[in-house]
Parts: sequence; structure tokens; C-alpha cells
Amino acid sequence: MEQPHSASASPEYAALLRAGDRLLVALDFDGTLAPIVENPDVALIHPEAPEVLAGLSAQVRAVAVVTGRPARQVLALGGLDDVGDAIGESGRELVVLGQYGNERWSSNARRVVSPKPPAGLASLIGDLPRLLRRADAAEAWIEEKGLAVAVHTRRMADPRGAFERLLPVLTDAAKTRNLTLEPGRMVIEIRSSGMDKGVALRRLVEEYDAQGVLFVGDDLGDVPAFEAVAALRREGMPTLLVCSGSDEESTLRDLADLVVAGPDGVMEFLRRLTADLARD
Ligand SMILES: O=P(O)(O)OC[C@H]1O[C@H](O[C@H]2O[C@H](CO)[C@@H](O)[C@H](O)[C@H]2O)[C@H](O)[C@@H](O)[C@@H]1O
Repeated sequence: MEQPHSASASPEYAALLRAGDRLLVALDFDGTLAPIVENPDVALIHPEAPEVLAGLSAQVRAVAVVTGRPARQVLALGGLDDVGDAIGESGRELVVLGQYGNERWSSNARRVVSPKPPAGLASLIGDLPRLLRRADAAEAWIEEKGLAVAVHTRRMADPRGAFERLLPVLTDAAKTRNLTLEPGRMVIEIRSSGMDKGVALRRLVEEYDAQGVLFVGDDLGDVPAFEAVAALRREGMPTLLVCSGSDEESTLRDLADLVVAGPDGVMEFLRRLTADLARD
């Protein structure tokens, strides 16, 4: 499938519609709900997203944002507190799982639950200036996320080259501290082991007793969620996997049922889904 128009003809899409108000919709943030920009601090949610998410939530069991970002940060960038208010009006819940599922916020509870930072993270952060110099990438931007640290190369002169030089250096540094390395779009993150978007999504499915799942993502950190949804499909659950396509990352294109044109395409697809669910 290439476009939302043909998606509506697929058996996977038809099965999703039949799941109706038992459907869990889970969405990545950066590159999916928010267009990619050079400065991560100003990566605002797509202007149509609040209205689209509120409309969709009235037709399904729950809407979740599952992100590598800290939950508080994505709440601010997405205006998700207000979106949660709108979703609450239809008796539904908005859930935000931050830091790859380690943090949780919901529009019913309205507080972020977060574990302690993993052992080894502080020592790695202290060592980063030396590691960046070793990779000839001293200008990389370091984003401290509390439970993780991200090294960004997007604003460097040669983002891809710096990324490639940093990858082996940071892989070793993470491994010696029993931490997980998460490569992404011009970013390398180091975080705790044992949690990923796939584990997080499985838990949500159980919690909401969902009988169908839609997941939309764009980057390598979304692969575990794609794999979890594929496993649910093999178990017989109606599912749909949508890739928010870019020229930068192609891995999910091969795993997806449908590829749409970035966050604009995601909005178009979710509007169509909402209309089709309301009609069924
Ligand atoms: O799981 P996600 O919601 O996709 O978050 C993954 C990481 O996204 C952010 O970085 C990415 O978006 C930035 C803003 O558009 C962009 O400048 C950067 O190159 C991208 O990698 C964020 O900064 C990370 O903390 C997230 O974990």
C-alpha cells in the first residue's frame, strides 16, 4: 500500500474498522506527530494534530503517544494536556509513554510516573566530552533526558559522517555500562536496558483489553513496536502498521502496511480513519 486511498481497500484496514471502539491507536511523536526540525527544543506538534487526535479518540478505546522524549517535554511540545481535556470530554483517555515506555502520564491521572535513572548513565555523561572528541565530533549536541542521554548530529557540518564516527565509540561506552544504545534520525541515544516501545505497547494492549492496534512511527526506535504489532497480528488480532515516510530513514517502509508522506500524510490518514470508523 502506498497511499491512504488504497489503504481503505486492504483487508487489514477493514479488520481495523471492525475493531471500532476496542481499537488502541498508538503514535510516535517526532517525525510522526511532529515534523522533524533542526532544533529538538522547538519540535512542535503538527498544527492539525490536536483536533485530529480529539476526533479520533471518540471512535476508539484509547489513544497513546509512545515516544523517546521525556513525557513532560512531549506534553509541552504537543500541548497534550489540552488534548487530554478534549479527549476526556468523550469519556476516553490519552496516554503518554515517555522515554521508550519508562515514563507514563495519562489524562485521567495527570502526573508523570518515572523510575530512577539507570546506573552507569551519570558516568557515561561525564565521559561524553572525551568520547565526542575521540570520534572527531566535539560539536555534537548533547541532550540530557534524565533517564537517558541523546547525542545529536543534525546541526553539524557533516551530520551523517559524524553519526557514523560516533556509533562505534558510543556503542562501546554503552556496552561497558550495561546500557542500551538507540540509534535514530541523526541522533544516538543511550538509555536503560529492558524497556522499549514494543514492551510498552504490549502492556497497553493488555491494560485496555484492546482488540485491535494501529501503530504509526518513522524511526528505528519504533521497530520494536512494529515487531510487537506483527506478533499480535500472528496471534489473530486486527492490526495496521503505518510508516510516516521520510528520505532519511527507510527501515520501517519494508515493515509497514502503509507508507504516508510524513506528519502531513499521518494527519490525512488519521482523518480518513476517523471518518470511516464513524461511518461503520
Ligand atoms: O520516539 P520519538 O518521539 O520519535 O523521539 C525520538 C527522538 O526524537 C527527537 O529527535 C528527533 O527529532 C528532532 C526534532 O525534530 C530532530 O532534530 C532530531 O534530529 C531527531 O532525531 C528527540 O530530540 C529525542 O530526544 C527523541 O528521543
